[in-house]
Amino acid sequence: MATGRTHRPATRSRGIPEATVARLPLYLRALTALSERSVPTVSSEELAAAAGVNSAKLRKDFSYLGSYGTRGVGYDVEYLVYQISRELGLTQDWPVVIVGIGNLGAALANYGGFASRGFRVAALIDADPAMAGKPVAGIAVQHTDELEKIINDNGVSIGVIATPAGAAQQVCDRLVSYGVTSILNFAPTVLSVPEGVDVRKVDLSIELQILAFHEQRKAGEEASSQDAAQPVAPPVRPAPAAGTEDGHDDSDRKGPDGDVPAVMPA
Ligand SMILES: NC(=O)c1ccc[n+]([C@@H]2O[C@H](COP(=O)([O-])OP(=O)(O)OC[C@H]3O[C@@H](n4cnc5c(N)ncnc54)[C@H](O)[C@@H]3O)[C@@H](O)[C@H]2O)c1
Repeated sequence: MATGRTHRPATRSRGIPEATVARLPLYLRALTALSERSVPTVSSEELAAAAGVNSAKLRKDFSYLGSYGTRGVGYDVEYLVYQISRELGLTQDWPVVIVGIGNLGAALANYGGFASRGFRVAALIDADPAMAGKPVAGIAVQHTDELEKIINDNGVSIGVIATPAGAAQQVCDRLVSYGVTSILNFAPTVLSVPEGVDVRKVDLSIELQILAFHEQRKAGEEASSQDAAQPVAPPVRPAPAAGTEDGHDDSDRKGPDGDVPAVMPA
């Protein structure tokens, strides 16, 4: 059995570093998968690998929760699920509103993962009067005029913004003025909020751009290692073509598949 089951005062959670908080959902996801397979205990190494985290970091993170595991046995899976859920505030129900029920808002509303993690979709809100009353994921869309009442009636503290970027700040201001203190923003814009309001931003295109950067770097490294591996004769340049800046024809600037890349790896 895991040790460290002491119930620490709730106030200590404020002492948990933000980076640890950001890893807790990763541990929880890995632990939930183990729990679903009825695995009773897990070592820090196994759990770290499943969560994609370094095991020393995991042990340090868990020490903030007062969870130390037992030498030779590891951590009690069910208890850690409970402990992390409690730390993340997931042992209570969190009503959320989603504002902007277009392609993305509807997809989010249909995502079953919210409810299974304790996030109840209290309302779907859209500014388009034609959307009002239309069912999305079994919930009738409501007009933005209803926002204040919905937030008050349901005690909503988390709002999800899936409107076009141009409307996001105004939607954010309204949510905040009605008492929402946490915002998950999908719109590609930076929101300004007063102190005490937390904003998390999700932007898949930024993630893709970061992957593109790494892909580009990998392609560059591969090309230079190939160059280093096989000494080749200096490239034969075609005769200078008229009409190019340096008299150089760009037709030799092909990528691996013969495409002309926008930026050739150095
Ligand atoms: N973060 C991501 O990874 C990601 C991915 C896809 C889309 N997006 C962004 O999500 C947003 C929505 O994209 P989409 O494809 O669903 O667009 P969409 O045009 O299909 O839907 C937008 C919805 O917002 C509603 N709306 C507009 N102004 C509003 C307001 N003031 N209050 C309430 N509702 C309002 C519209 O009536 C519409 O139903 C865009 O900003 C888009 O750039 C982000």
